Amino acid sequence: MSEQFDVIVIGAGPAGENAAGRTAAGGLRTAMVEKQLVGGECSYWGCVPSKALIRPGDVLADARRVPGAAPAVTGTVDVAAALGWRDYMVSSYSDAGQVDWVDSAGITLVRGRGRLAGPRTVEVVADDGSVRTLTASRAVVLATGTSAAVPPIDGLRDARPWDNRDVTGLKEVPRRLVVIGGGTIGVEMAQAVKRLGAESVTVLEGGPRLLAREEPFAGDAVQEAFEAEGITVRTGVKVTSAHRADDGPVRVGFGDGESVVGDEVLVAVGRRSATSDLGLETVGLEPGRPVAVDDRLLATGVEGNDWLYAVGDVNGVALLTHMGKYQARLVGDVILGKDARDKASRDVVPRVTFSDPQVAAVGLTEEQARDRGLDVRVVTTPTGGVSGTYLLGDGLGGTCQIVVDEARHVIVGATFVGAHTAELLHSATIAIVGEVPLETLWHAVPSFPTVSEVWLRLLEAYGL
Ligand SMILES: Cc1cc2nc3c(=O)[nH]c(=O)nc-3n(C[C@H](O)[C@H](O)[C@H](O)COP(=O)(O)OP(=O)(O)OC[C@H]3O[C@@H](n4cnc5c(N)ncnc54)[C@H](O)[C@@H]3O)c2cc1C
Ligand SMILES: NC(=O)c1ccc[n+]([C@@H]2O[C@H](COP(=O)([O-])OP(=O)(O)OC[C@H]3O[C@@H](n4cnc5c(N)ncnc54)[C@H](O)[C@@H]3O)[C@@H](O)[C@H]2O)c1
Repeated sequence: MSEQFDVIVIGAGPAGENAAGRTAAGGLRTAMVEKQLVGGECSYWGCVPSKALIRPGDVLADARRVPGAAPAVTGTVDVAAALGWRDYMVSSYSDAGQVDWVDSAGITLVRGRGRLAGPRTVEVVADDGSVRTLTASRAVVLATGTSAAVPPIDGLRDARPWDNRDVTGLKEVPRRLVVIGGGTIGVEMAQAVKRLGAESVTVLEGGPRLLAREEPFAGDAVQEAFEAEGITVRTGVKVTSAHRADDGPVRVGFGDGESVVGDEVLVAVGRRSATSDLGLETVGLEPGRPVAVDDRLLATGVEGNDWLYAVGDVNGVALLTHMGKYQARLVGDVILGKDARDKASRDVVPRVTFSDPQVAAVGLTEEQARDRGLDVRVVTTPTGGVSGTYLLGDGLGGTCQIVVDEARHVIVGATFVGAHTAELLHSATIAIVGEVPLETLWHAVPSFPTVSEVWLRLLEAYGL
């Protein structure tokens, strides 16, 4: 016997929860299938615990920059308390609170591993092996997210590497940590672990710089800050081997015969879509790959498709919680019959790396804009050049930049590197989405003394 719903969502991470919430609020009978914890990677092994672990070290670094406050910082992070706070922030890895919300939203939660079994049909295998078959009259939404990719490095799997779950869930700070990959996870967690008290942290990045997807000055600024606080950064290196002798440390080989020893090795080289066991082949899609979507989040490549959607990390478009939630709200609207289109996930993605200095960026980098054939002009200003920044403490650096489309006189990309720049980002996102002409932006007056005065400097540098 199959159970009938209007909408079935597979995966209850931030994307799945928001899709299900939207369709249920619109009056559709909605089922949400989850094999592990309602809340997904973000709540328990991603955004939330990583930011909780970053915060104590950040606060101390902030205080050390302020004359008068600095002498009060006489100790180090209390690791046990920091980990306790992390545990609190992840609700001790219990999803009871989120399940209360699911119930209150009128969503039917189906526990187990979901799999497509042909068009509009989902089979769910529970932990006890029992199987339920669900059918959807309107839509199936895939929201199964990703897991950490492990590169084919000789000996790495046998060396028991850490992934994002291990590092965000750490119970003890490793004395020496080696990080493979200098992207967002590698950068954030390298600094967090160092500031929690690790003696040595080494980041091995294959590309030419840290945070390769951002403006070059962003990765360079982070590398400079890392080296100043004793984090070793090696860029442009090929990691060739990893070897752990029994329960001892791991030796990671790289480059031309060099190696570094760590008590743990964190692998942070990107993500793999969770589609290898999702029954994609039953609807003509290839398993193990991201589910490609159009601007209505409909899966492409399925014949006559008007029922299968994919939102969040699983579609590989913009691997960020807020973008998954945005796509989820859109998909809810599309399923409810509205003419909703995704206008942001490819060109106007806001992103923050919560390192110190922070790297906050939205839209296109200069290189991306030029690759698209846009006639752009780029202006920069030092983040430390405004009163709002230098009142935050001594020696704060960083660079802010806007990329201006000269044909339309609007901003298509912005990057803010420095202390506390994350909260500046939404102003740039609004300017880009709203296509606000620079001459109009000139009348958006930033308060004194705030870091937002970098806007004034940027527009002055442009010539206004
Ligand atoms: C360390 C780390 C830090 C991060 N920090 C940030 C940050 O600060 N800001 C930010 O925006 N993003 C951050 N991210 C990215 C963010 O976590 C993801 O973009 C987000 O979790 C994606 O949401 P999702 O719902 O698409 O997938 P997920 O959160 O991965 O959820 C997918 C859910 O589907 C379930 N599932 C999978 N397969 C099945 C199946 N077959 N049947 C049933 N259930 C299934 C999983 O158990 C999971 O609960 C971070 C990621 C990591 C790893
Ligand atoms: N603050 C945030 O919003 C936040 C924080 C963490 C993660 N995330 C999301 O999670 C995603 C995954 O993060 P990630 O750091 O795993 O991936 P990433 O794509 O950000 O970075 C991976 C890095 O690993 C490097 N790399 C790849 N193979 C390598 C190898 N064999 N040896 C050495 N370096 C190698 C790449 O050049 C790249 O710089 C991010 O893309 C981001 O969307 C977001």
